[in-house]
Amino acid sequence: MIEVRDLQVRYGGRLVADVPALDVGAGECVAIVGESGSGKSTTLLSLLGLTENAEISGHVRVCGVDVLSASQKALREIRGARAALVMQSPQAALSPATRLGVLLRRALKLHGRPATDEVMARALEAVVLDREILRRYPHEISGGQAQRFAIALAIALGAEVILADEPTSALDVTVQAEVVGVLRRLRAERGLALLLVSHDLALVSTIADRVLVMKDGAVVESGPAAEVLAQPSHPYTRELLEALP
Ligand SMILES: Nc1ncnc2c1ncn2[C@@H]1O[C@H](COP(=O)(O)OP(=O)(O)OP(=O)(O)O)[C@@H](O)[C@H]1O
Repeated sequence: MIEVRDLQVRYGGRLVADVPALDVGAGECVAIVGESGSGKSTTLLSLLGLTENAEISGHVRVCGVDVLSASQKALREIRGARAALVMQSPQAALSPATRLGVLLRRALKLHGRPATDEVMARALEAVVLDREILRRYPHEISGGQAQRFAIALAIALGAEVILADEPTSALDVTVQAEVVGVLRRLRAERGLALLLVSHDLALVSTIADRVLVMKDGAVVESGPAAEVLAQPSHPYTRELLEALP
């Protein structure tokens, strides 16, 4: 679903992300961890061609599309529909004066998907949200509900890949667990590929199969999550683990 080789992203000549290899298959979850400014978000955004003003080189394939050479039209076709981005505070991206039901229907139409009650009901069911939420405005829902709604939107649009940037860091611990539970179930039941950016190693240990540790734009360590987190080989990973509460 995601295949990255020798990806380098520069802003104004400065190398901010250097990722030799990153693969996420159907039903897998890979997490990119590292402190603030290490290049995690830049890596994620570059996979959908969303890094403005950046100089990018390497090979990136997402859902079979060669992202770095694709036309804007081809990118628009995978973005949102086949590969969905879930951000830290999705409420900010939702139009404040539009009820969620209208928003969901519009998104489905925009992507040429059937905007039926059944499609919407199934997507909400998958993220354990009551249908009643469709009557609400974005400011009338909680952070956890907004996050689950963003995931429901991705599912209704038929997403095969979810790219999530700190999807639970704005949420309290119990709500975090709910959102993580939803993501885990979607992986298992629908074979969704999940690329997660997080500074939260406790979260990563509960969901990721593999981990990439980034520092100052470079991947300093990568491997199966259980191994990297149990026996980190790089001092920086050990530091991150020691910083856990
Ligand atoms: N549009 C941009 N123009 C110039 N520099 C940028 C731009 N976006 C990011 N950077 C720089 O790239 C580097 C990596 O930033 P990035 O946001 O990818 O890090 P991060 O690990 O995701 O951090 P955080 O966890 O704080 O989001 C930083 O030094 C940042 O200042």
